Amino acid sequence: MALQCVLLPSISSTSSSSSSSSSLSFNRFCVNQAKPMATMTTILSHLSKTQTPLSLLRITNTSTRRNFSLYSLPSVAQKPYHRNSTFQVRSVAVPAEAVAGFDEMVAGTQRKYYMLGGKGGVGKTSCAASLAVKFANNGHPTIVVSTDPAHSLSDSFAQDLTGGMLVPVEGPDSPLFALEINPEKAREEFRSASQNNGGTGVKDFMDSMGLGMLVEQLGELKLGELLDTPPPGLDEALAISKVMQFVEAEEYKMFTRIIFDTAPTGHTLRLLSLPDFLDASIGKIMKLKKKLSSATSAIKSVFGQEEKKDDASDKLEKLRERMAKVRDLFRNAESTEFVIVTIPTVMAISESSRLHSSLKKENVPVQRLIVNQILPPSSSDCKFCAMKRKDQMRALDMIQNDPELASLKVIQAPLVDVEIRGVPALTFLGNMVWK
Ligand SMILES: Nc1ncnc2c1ncn2[C@@H]1O[C@H](COP(=O)(O)OP(=O)(O)OP(=O)(O)O)[C@@H](O)[C@H]1O
Repeated sequence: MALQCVLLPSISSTSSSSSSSSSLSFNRFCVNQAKPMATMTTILSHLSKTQTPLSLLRITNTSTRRNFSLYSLPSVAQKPYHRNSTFQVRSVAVPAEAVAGFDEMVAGTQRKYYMLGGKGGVGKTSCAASLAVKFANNGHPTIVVSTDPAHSLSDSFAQDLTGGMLVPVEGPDSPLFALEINPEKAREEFRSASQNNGGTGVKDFMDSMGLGMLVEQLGELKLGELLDTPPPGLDEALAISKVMQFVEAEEYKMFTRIIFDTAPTGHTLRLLSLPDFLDASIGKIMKLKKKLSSATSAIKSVFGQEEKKDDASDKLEKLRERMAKVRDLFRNAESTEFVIVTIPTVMAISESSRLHSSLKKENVPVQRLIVNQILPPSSSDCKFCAMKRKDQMRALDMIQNDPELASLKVIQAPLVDVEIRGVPALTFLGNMVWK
């Protein structure tokens, strides 16, 4: 009978009222290769007795070679392994070095904003919602907002969040509120208010004075047009600025973590270039309007007409200010971080690389890259999964060699075998991802 012996770690903890310490020792284990299942059971029972986290081990089992090997040296600060916890068993999928630096994210009571973004469908919402739950479970009153027009935050929390109001989420230790904001509705509200005030008021007036030609010649008074066909990115920027407005109000001061589940990559990039676009176009319009209104007020005073307040201009000016605020928020490294979410495929990683390059150009602070839906090593039992995992590992290697991504903290998030829906599932995911 073939026997192969390995050393397995065990952690023993001692604690007193003032301190606690853990020590690491190794036990010699002989594996009966003819009875791998019995051996696994023995090892599991050893680990549960010695409180050693399963994530310390990679246990591979291929048809040609059965091999139980040490995965990495443990961190002695790990929490004890609980025998009946299925979460612990699944955490085998997460390599021990996949550390997000959550300690740093959770530290401090000053308000921080996290924006999670990436390609459609990679798991932005699940990661954003799990981060929100984790912050709330670690003492931060938290708000999580989706500005993605294709919302899935309601599905993620298994709660209706579509009412345009903050909804309390049941379960976490500290207050957690969630909201899906409808970007198109935000634009509609803005547009109808502007239209009621006559986006082309100056032109109408000039027409009535027989001076419409002048306006047409100037040809750049595209105020109404700007509101009718908004530039790409405006919807989401309006939604974010709306959220900013209310979270800055006194009654929301208590919330120390604000998380945005943003729209897919393209929208985010357009949103970032929007404030400059608006600065340029609104700036031009405002200049023209000023010139025109001084000309028209002279005419008005001659004809004794009362001057109408041009609310459309005010609206545009306010819009410009709000967009500048969103731009500043995105660029403030003290308070904000953009977390890129991706999956281990060549296409998604290439897109993440481009996204990071664009974010860098816009001076948006990025430190972390989540690679979501990584197949666990145990999936090598199935041929299809083994091929898929190999592919995923190749894609992960790409990150190390990508000039845009190599500098980021890479967080590996496993593909889990349950649907991530509701607070318990999000807590489970959050405990694996945000470490
Ligand atoms: N690590 C994971 N393991 C298993 N399922 C996952 C994981 N991450 C996400 N999912 C599932 O994948 C689906 C898409 O996830 P999610 O809605 O979070 O993605 P998204 O990037 O926000 O999508 P969209 O761009 O459409 O808003 C959901 O059904 C979610 O439960």
